[in-house]
Amino acid sequence: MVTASRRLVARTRVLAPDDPRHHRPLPDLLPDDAVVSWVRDGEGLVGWGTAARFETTGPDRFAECDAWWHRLCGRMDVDDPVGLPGCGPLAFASVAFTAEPGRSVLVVPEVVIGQRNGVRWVTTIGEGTAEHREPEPVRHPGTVRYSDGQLSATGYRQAVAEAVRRMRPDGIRKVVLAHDLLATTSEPLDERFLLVNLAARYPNCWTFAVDGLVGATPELLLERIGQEVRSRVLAGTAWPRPGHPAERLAAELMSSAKNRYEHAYATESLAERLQPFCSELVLPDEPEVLRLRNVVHLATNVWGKLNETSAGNGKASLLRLADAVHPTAAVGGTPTDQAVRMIDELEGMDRGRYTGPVGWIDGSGNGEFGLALRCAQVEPTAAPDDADGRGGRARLFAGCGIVSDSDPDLEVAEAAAKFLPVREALEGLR
Ligand SMILES: C=C(O[C@@H]1C=C(C(=O)O)C=C[C@H]1O)C(=O)O
Repeated sequence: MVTASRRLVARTRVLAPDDPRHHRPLPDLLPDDAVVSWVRDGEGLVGWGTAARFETTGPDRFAECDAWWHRLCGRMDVDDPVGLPGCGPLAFASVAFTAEPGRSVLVVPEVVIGQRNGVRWVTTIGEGTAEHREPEPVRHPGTVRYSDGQLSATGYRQAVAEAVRRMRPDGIRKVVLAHDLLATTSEPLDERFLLVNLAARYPNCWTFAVDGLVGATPELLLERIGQEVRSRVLAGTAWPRPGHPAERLAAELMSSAKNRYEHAYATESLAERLQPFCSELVLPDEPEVLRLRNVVHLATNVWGKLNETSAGNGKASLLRLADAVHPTAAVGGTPTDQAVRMIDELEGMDRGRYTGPVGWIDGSGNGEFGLALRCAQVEPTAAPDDADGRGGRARLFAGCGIVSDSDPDLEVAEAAAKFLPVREALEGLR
């Protein structure tokens, strides 16, 4: 699906310190109109309105998104005296986990407000008439009820047990299995309610929203700024539970052989696939521990410099790089193809854009893609069983890396800990 055949103008301006939009938190600036977000530690990008959008499915989804974005940028007039990454032409992207099923979406907002290194700017794409919309107050979704999704917790336990049975040292060594949870709300579900609550409780995660997929991910698949690329690979998780108090989790995780090799698969898969594009690629010898409110993870921060062949804009665009590395063993498994087939067979559900790359790209080749984790697909007014027909619906996702010594009961509990960020945001915790 392609829209916007007319020529577009992208205009960026710095917001002056006396502009009322200068100091307010980015998510607070959003009106309720096709919201998009990518915010971490108060900086990033939010946007609204739709200047153009593109949707596709299938094995060539990354390449098709890339080609559409290049064509659109070629038709844009750009007025950008600011010149920071994320200024000028901008698209938010959310790519499906697998070729089929699942839509991949690029959204070019009408208005973007961004902040980087303390500089705040506004970009309008197209007419710019939506720039000064006063945000309507964020609506409370009322009461929340939960029910099984396409794969219940019991079904998930069975899927994990079956995956463990099928693990072989010379075959599948890791597979990431997930399940879903449905939430229905008594009032319409305002995506901004989730964004504001998630950003408050998970400030060091990337709080994202693209076409109704809303979450706060701690995992960065790939960032490209100029010739440099970065990634934050996560795999290996612990969470507070009886006998495992929060203060001991980090040490436990670092000394857990199971979590260390589960992590190594993920790091190796990213590094192997990124290496051909890089003249330098630096990985620390040991992972570190990333502490979040609900869980702790083993984390490896990767840095690389693109080689001459890949560096030019368009040669190895961020979408092309993401195509090359996705799915890493953080969300797929090892070996990749067998693991993806096992996911399809044992989960038996449609992941949609959960565990796919999500983030933004600009017109100069810069961008950031996280992995869409700790998230939900939101339908603001879809609750089928709400008597007044007013309520909303969210489909939450959570999953875990399964290896030969995984315990199905513990994986169910780990997934429950990973549902918490969106559950608590839905329930209004900040
Ligand atoms: C699949 C998810 O998370 C992934 C799986 C992890 C694990 O199994 O330890 C850790 C972080 C993510 O890479 C999820 O949050 O749904």
